[in-house]
Amino acid sequence: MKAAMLRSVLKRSCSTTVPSASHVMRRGFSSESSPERKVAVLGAAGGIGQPLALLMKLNPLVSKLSLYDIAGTPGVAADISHINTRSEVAGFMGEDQLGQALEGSDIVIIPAGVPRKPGMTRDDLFNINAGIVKSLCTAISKYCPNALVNMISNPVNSTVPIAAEIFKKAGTYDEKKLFGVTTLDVVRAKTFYAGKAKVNVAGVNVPVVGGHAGITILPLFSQATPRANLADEEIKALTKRTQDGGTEVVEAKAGKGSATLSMAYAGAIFADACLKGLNGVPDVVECSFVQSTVTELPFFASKVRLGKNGVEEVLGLGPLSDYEQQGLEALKPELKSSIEKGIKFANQS
Ligand SMILES: NC(=O)C1=CN([C@@H]2O[C@H](COP(=O)(O)OP(=O)(O)OC[C@H]3O[C@@H](n4cnc5c(N)ncnc54)[C@H](O)[C@@H]3O)[C@@H](O)[C@H]2O)C=CC1
Ligand SMILES: O=C([O-])CC(=O)C(=O)O
Repeated sequence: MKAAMLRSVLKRSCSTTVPSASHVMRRGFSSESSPERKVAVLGAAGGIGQPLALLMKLNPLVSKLSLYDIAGTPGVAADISHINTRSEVAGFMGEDQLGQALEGSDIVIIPAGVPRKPGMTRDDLFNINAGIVKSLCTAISKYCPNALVNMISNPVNSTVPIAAEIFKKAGTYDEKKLFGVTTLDVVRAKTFYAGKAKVNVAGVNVPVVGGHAGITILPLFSQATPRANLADEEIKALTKRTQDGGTEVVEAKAGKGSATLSMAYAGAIFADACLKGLNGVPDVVECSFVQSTVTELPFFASKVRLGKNGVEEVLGLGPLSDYEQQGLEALKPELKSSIEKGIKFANQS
């Protein structure tokens, strides 16, 4: 799988600028035209980590791929390192190798932590994952304080505020460089909308705003393109399915974890957008859960323009339908309390 195939994979879902195949080949495989970029994946031996590491190995914008986990990384790294693409792969295992894994990273992607089982909410993961995220972010502030951080570990509505507080305490916080990865919500909204509207999914765009849990996930189908005349009941059903997408997978996996493959795809799309932004590609826009003034809440997911320093601009919500406006008001109390829970944890422990 070389650049042309990767490009077609990325083009299917990405709302970002997608260069031509020859451009990707030039930018991706020539170290003269494409800058050196180190990407670290923390939790790289896990259900998301492994396919995500594979997809990052296929990304020609990556020159070094650093795979870290508390167990299992030597095997994953050896396996992936045989793939004949640009990046050099190194595996790191255990806390004493975390510094080496992180040093020099441009982007750190974090899918470390426990996943849900049926009957659990994402918030039920807080007790274990908050501590994991805290220790990983403490190391990031020490070893690669300028890296863009792509937070996948749940509950994202709390883990992103935890990361922000840890970075603040270390004096390294830059709000432009911290992202909660909500791309899977966008991927799902696009897929479900295309199915209902009977349009080609490759051309669909749907912004998803708010947060990443239940009703805090707010897809804006009134802004979906191409436009389709869906009935109110159909929009409600699409909204509910997008909000419950994670639970749909958790139940189907029946105790064997949550979304891993679609999440790896979404994580790779988002990291690719960050890399393009760092490399100066113009008009790279993705939805992400970031520090925000779009609402009164300190963190909020909306469209974000990515640039050489991370967030270049947090874009507004645009016109909302009455239904979306109600959804926005309804999500605020839950999102606020999840954000506050994260901030409190980081400052207590
Ligand atoms: N943001 C999103 O849209 C999504 C987030 N998730 C979340 O991603 C997380 C990971 O999910 P899976 O990969 O399915 O779980 P998994 O259990 O398959 O893998 C997690 C990996 O993290 C590793 N790990 C645990 N503690 C660590 C530490 N201190 N440092 C480094 N690695 C550590 C484990 O060894 C394991 O390999 C979960 O919290 C899940 O809820 C899952 C799907 C979508
Ligand atoms: O539902 C979960 O626990 C995992 C997740 O965040 C998702 O699939 O959106």
